Amino acid sequence: MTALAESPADARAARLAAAPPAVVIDHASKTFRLPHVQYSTLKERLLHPWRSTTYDELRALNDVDVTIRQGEFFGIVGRNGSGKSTLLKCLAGIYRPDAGAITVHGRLSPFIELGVGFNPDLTARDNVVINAVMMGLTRREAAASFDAVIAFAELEEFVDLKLKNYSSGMAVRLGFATAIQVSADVLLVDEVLAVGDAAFQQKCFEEFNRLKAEGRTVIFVTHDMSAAERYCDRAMLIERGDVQMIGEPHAIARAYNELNFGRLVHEQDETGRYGDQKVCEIADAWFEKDGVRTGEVAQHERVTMCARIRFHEAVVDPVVGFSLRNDVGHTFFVTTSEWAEVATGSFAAGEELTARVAIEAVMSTTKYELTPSIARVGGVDVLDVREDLASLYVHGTRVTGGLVDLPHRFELERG
Ligand SMILES: Nc1ncnc2c1ncn2[C@@H]1O[C@H](COP(=O)(O)OP(=O)(O)OP(=O)(O)O)[C@@H](O)[C@H]1O
Repeated sequence: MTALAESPADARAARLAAAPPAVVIDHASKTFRLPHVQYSTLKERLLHPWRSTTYDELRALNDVDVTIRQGEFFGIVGRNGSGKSTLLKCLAGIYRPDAGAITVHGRLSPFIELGVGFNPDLTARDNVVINAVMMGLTRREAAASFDAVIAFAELEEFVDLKLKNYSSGMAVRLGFATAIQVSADVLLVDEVLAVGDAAFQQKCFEEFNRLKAEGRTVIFVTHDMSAAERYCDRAMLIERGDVQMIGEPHAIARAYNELNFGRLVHEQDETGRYGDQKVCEIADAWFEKDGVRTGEVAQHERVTMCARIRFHEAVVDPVVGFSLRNDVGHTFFVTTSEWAEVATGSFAAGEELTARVAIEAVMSTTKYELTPSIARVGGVDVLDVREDLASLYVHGTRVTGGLVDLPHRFELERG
């Protein structure tokens, strides 16, 4: 009997499942109290000592319960205000949960938000050294790692500039570079990809690969679903402080996109269907990535539009078409087998045909709908059209405001 070979991903999953816990979040909740009356000065408070302050309670985290294993790359995703940063701050010990408990095993290095741990009135040099010492490095170790931090952040020219004069992108680079140089067991990373240019993002990706290879535990907050899918072993989706789902990153990315954009691959919607489907019908349409059905793709990845057609009568060389439209209803790409000069062939009743068109996802980051169609040669006798039968969410880290992100080259010539 031959043993079934285990894939590297399965082997990693099995290793992680057996690893000891790195972080245990045990039914943690956090509520903020928001006062109705705000005293802006002490005088005001003294003048109105009898005025009682009432509070609204905001449940930022509600009974979060998860164990993250040593060596796990764990993603936290959720919409704005869902509680991600509050959870990271609880993990870092900046906030104390008001119910439940959080246990972190080993040394923790937080890269949480601009300014945490940094003093704006000190130079980058002083901030990096002080931060490293606070993280447990000796002064000598801190000084020794300083050059590496500055080189990673590419801020060699700005080491003696006070932090308050840094741009937000520069400060993020410095913060991230400082956080990763401490050989921490658990690294907390909040939205490093949202700020910073493409070159810095690439560097972060390389760093994530290194951290993964070294078996570090990383807890990673992001809005970038392609990064979550690429790096995370598991992810958690939170919405208004509640954990909606913990699981495999593709499923989490899909659930996140559904939260943002509504159902991605929706139920068959009979409105927007044309043709009488007597000769043939479009049975299904979907998107594929690497031969697997998908509802999302990263910008510039290859994705394939697919449709399956079922024939009820004989027909010769029917024309298959696909059109893609964006979230505001602009059709921006249409193709047919006729334009592509592809003869589809002869079909008898009972046969099926699957048509595929591969494209590069150069579109801007939003949701797209696919309308497949089938017609007789010449395209006038429409046999079946099903509008918006499949959906695709294109995600990326760059929002340009353009409809497409065409590959291009910048050239400058002075004078
Ligand atoms: N210090 C605070 N005092 C009062 N309310 C707060 C405080 N910090 C966060 N909140 C509230 O708690 C909720 C969760 O905020 P949090 O910053 O954790 O969300 P987030 O998921 O990180 O959002 P984003 O994606 O916008 O960064 C929000 O409604 C926010 O207004």
